[in-house]
Amino acid sequence: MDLLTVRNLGKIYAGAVSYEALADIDLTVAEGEFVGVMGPSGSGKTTLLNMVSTIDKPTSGEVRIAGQDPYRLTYDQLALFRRRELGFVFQAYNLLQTLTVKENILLPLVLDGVPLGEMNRRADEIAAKLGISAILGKRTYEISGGQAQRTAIARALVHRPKLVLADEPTGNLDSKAARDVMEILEKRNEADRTTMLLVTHDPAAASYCHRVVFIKDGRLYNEIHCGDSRAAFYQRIIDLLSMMGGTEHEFSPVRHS
Ligand SMILES: Nc1ncnc2c1ncn2[C@@H]1O[C@H](COP(=O)(O)OP(=O)(O)OP(=O)(O)O)[C@@H](O)[C@H]1O
Repeated sequence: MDLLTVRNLGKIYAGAVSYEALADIDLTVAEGEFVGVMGPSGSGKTTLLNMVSTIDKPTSGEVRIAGQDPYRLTYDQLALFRRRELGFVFQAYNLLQTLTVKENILLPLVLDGVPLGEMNRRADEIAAKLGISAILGKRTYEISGGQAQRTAIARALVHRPKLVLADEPTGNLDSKAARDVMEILEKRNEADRTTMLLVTHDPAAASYCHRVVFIKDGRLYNEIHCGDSRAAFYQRIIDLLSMMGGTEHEFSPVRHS
């Protein structure tokens, strides 16, 4: 079953000079699929993610998630839809500094009125899966970047969303922490069949995906599927990126040794 369908999507940013950031984007993501989005800087990756996550409105076209068009929902329905069906992981973590790690993880459940016992059970369970049980009582300024990203992932997954949207989730991390984060996402995708859409510059991170779509100048350029070998997939990703003509720096701010 398809979990996400994007049809004919376009985005024009209005301004003194209007700018067409996306045009004619068609994309279908099956339930349980792990899809990467890559492309040169400024090609429209974050714009696409923002349209899917309902952070910003498309100028044209349609988005459907789990059979629903989020742009046809009322303000209140949309808030509920985002809270229940979507999980967000961003490079900047967006954790609340005044709260502990556990309180940050619990936020989506608090907002949804889940009973206290159930909240604690779910927070403990997801923290154990992500290896952050020992830091649940810490404030977020007392933890490392990798721990902060795990906390953000725990918060994105604790309410068991149908679709997780991640924008450069490894962007601020060293290669070991980046690998850990990708392994965590891969494991959650495999174990819970959570559908994931991941924007990344990093070929090593993208190689964890089942499929990578490439965007250039706001349009879909190509897509490749992971075969049996992740190492071979990684090489094909690099080859495609260099075919697209970006510099190494543009595509790969994170180096993996
Ligand atoms: N709010 C905005 N108003 C006007 N133009 C914008 C706005 N947001 C993005 N753009 C432009 O739209 C294009 C696509 O931006 P977007 O952030 O989606 O690219 P990206 O592929 O995610 O880039 P990067 O890899 O550098 O993060 C860029 O040329 C950008 O300058």
